[in-house]
Formats: sequence, structure tokens, C-alpha cells
Amino acid sequence: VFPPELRFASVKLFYRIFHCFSSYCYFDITEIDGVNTNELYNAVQLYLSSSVSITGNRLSLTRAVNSSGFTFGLANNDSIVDTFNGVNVLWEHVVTQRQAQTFSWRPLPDEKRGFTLRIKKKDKSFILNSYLDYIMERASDIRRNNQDRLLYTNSRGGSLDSRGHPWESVPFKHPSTFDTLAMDPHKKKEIMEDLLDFANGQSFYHKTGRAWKRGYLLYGPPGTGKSSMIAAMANFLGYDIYDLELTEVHNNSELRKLLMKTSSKSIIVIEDIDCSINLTGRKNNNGSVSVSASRSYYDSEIRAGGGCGEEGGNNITLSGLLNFTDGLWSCCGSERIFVFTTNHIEKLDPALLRSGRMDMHIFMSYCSFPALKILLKNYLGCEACELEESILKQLEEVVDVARMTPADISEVLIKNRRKKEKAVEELFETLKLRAEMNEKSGVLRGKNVVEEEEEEEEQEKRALDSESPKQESEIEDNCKEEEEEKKIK
Ligand SMILES: Nc1ncnc2c1ncn2[C@@H]1O[C@H](COP(=O)(O)OP(=O)(O)OP(=O)(O)O)[C@@H](O)[C@H]1O
Ligand SMILES: [Mg+2]
Repeated sequence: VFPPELRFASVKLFYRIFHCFSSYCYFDITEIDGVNTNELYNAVQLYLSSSVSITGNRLSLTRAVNSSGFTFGLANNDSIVDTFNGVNVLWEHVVTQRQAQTFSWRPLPDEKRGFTLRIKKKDKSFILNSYLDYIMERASDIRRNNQDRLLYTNSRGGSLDSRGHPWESVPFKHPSTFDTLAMDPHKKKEIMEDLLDFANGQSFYHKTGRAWKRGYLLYGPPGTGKSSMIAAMANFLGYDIYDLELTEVHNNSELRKLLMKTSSKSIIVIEDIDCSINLTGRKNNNGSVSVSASRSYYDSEIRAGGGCGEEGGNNITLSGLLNFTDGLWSCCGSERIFVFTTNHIEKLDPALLRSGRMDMHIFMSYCSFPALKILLKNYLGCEACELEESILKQLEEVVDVARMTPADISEVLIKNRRKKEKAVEELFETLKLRAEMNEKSGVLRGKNVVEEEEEEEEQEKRALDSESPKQESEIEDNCKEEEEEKKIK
């Protein structure tokens, strides 16, 4: 009846009149709120997908790549009734095609999605006060109990996908737990208690005026379980992991954007931070505080892989990284854990290590006797008490001096896992050989790890700088030692 130009206005007028007399009110919960993802949308989706609350006849059924389970959802433009404390509400999943001419700085998804909540006007305050909070809580419980944590990566650099996300995710299925982690049980207990205190400490953090976040620095030689510890933390708390590849981030604002797009209840990880960027030189040539790409390891990667370095525009500054971990922007979400790992703690800037940024420094050491007992139990299925006391004593005597990493020890055990006696015997022989070698080479003569590593580096430099006969012989000695080590392995 109406001419096209009046059609839109008349429909709007009709709805206005209709809503005035209707006893219902409506709330639109869109997937994307301006530029940000709407957390409430995700929570509602999860809440409705839990099989208990789903009673609809038409459901969407999905299974993500590598996921272990199916996910139910409301089919497009379908609706469902939910009951909360005796109050009925209606949820509708509204999916419409985005208009082609919509202008945006970044690509938007083809579809506009959202949920519409219909409630009675008289229930409005009750629903707004309690129901939505209940949904948020239920959704986080469902996520926590869900086996599939997510592992996010920023391998695309800072560029956004069609939904405005800079992160790509895959289901996180690392089986490492605190039970499988070989380390001193007291230290393990301390870390677990600290994590629980953090997860349950919302009111404490609020009361003390601190951002609800905590930083852990895991340091130690390669193969001592730093990455395994991160996986164990995520599995213990049920958190997602954001594995931040710093070398892919071009500048501080990109770093900030990545941080803004992380969700709460997550662990933000920067592995091998000393290799990603050089944190030793706080001042560069022009005097500004900046972090340049590390010469030795990283530059070679830039050339090989065409990543971003100084030449490729990697301008993350130390202050950017410091703000990322404990600055105004670091608290733009809540309940987040920062974990940095490094093999060389001495290379890190003290500002990065201070409490508030890295609250707990955890040294992942070579395998100790208590850790060895855990490995024996996990790999061979035998408790320490099942082994002969004399063998246990022998193992205890050599394990500290041998300075083998849990990774090396587990390799010996994996090889012989079907024959317990042989495995223990071979392990003892390996430990003994290593211990003898260490004693011979003076590794244990009162030197700490840092001194040793500095000495090693110094030696390497000298060997490279000049080719004096004395240093050649040193190199030969090193080669012999390496060969011996290889044989033992
Ligand atoms: N403390 C440990 N407990 C149990 N397994 C361990 C432990 N440390 C190492 N491993 C085993 O050794 C392998 C390497 O461990 P992981 O990757 O956690 O070491 P890392 O300290 O992160 O090494 P890097 O410094 O090279 O990254 C894993 O497969 C893991 O199973
Ligand atoms: Mg690692």
C-alpha cells in the first residue's frame, strides 16, 4: 500500500505503537559491539549450547577441527524459551546478511549475528540484576569444565580476521598436569597454592587496589619443563593460553591491541623472551629507550623467514613491553596470568623482573631426586618403595651431580619402559657417567649456573675471535667432550 520511501518509516511507526502497548521488552545482544567482540554474546551462546538448557526442536550442531566434542546451538533465526527462578524468557538467534555497501576500515563478517532476549516488562529489573550475571557465571563454568582449552597464537602478526580478532586458535590438548610434572613436591605445592589463591582472589585484588593479574617467570636450562609447566597451569586452572610471538608484533600499539583482545581467565605466554627481543640494551644510538631485534639468533631468522625485525618494522620498545605486563593497559581485562620463560634470566631487564610484573620467579632446575621419583612413577609405573633400597640410594647419590634434565632422563626411561629393571639399570649407568664427566670437567667446583654459562660464552667468543693454537686445542677438547656426551646419550 505504502510507496517504498514511506515503507521503512511506517514499519518503524507501527513497531513504536506496538511496543507502547506490548507487555514485553526486548534486548539485542550483538556479536560485535562496535569494534569489540561482545563477551555477553559468547556467554549466551555457550549458556544456550549446554544441553540442559536446550529444549528446542531445531538446533545447530558443530564440531570444531580437532575438537573432542559436539557443540549445540540455536539454529539461525530460531527461538527458545528458558526459565530462570520461575520467570520465562525467550531467546531468539537473529542472523541477517550484512549489507554489501556497509563501510568499514576492516573486513566484516558477511553475516550479522545476535541474540534477542524477550522478557516481560515487569521482570526487567530482576532479569537485568541476576539473570545476566547468572549466564556469565554459567558460561565460564561450562568453559572451565569443557575439556577443550584454546591455544591462541598471533602468527598473522597484528592483522585482524573478518571478526576483528588478531588471534587464531586451536583446541589446546597438552596432557601435562602437575601430577606428571617432575619437580620438587614442596615447590610444586607452593605454585599450585599460589595459582589457586590467585584464581579465588577477586575480592582480595579489588580490596587492595591491584589489577587482577599475576606474573610468573620460569627460567632454567632447556628441557627442564618450562613449557610443560605452562600447560600444567592451564590444565589446572582451566584457562586458555595466548602464546604471544613477539617477533611477529610490529609495534607497541599492535601489542596493546593484542592484549585488549585477550579474554579473562587466560594465560598470556611469551616463550624464550631473551631470544625474541634483546632486553640488555635499554638505550639505542639515538638515546631513546628501545628494544632492538637480537643480533645473533633473531636476525638470522629474519633473513631466513622474512619476518619482522628492525628493518621489517619491529619497533616494540622495552617500555611498551613493561606497560603490557604492568601498566594502565595491562588491566584492561581481569583474571589473567602472564608467564615469561627464558633460559637466561640474567639477560632480562630488572624492570621486567620486578614484583607486580613477574611476581614469582620459578627456577626449573636439573632433575633432583624427588623429581626423579615422579618420573619413575610416571614412566615405569613403579613407586619408589617398589625399588630396592640400595638402588634408590645409588640413584640419589648420583642424580644431583649428574645434572641431567628431566627431558634427558625421560628419554632413557621411554626407551626401556617395558622392562623396568633394565630401565633403572641404564638410567643409573647414564647418571653415573654424567656425574663422572661433570666432576672431571669441574662443573661442580662451586660455580653457579650463570657463571658457567658466562664462561662458556666467553670461551666461544675467544674461539671465534682469534685462531691461536691454544684456543684450537680448547676447541678440540670441547669437541671431544661433546663426542663423549653424544656417546653417552
Ligand atoms: N619437569 C618435567 N617433568 C616432566 N617432564 C618433563 C619435565 N621437564 C621436561 N620434561 C619432558 O621433556 C620435554 C621437554 O620439556 P619442555 O618443553 O617443557 O622443556 P623446556 O624447559 O620448555 O625447554 P626449552 O627451554 O627448550 O623450551 C617434554 O616432552 C616433557 O615431557
Ligand atoms: Mg619450552
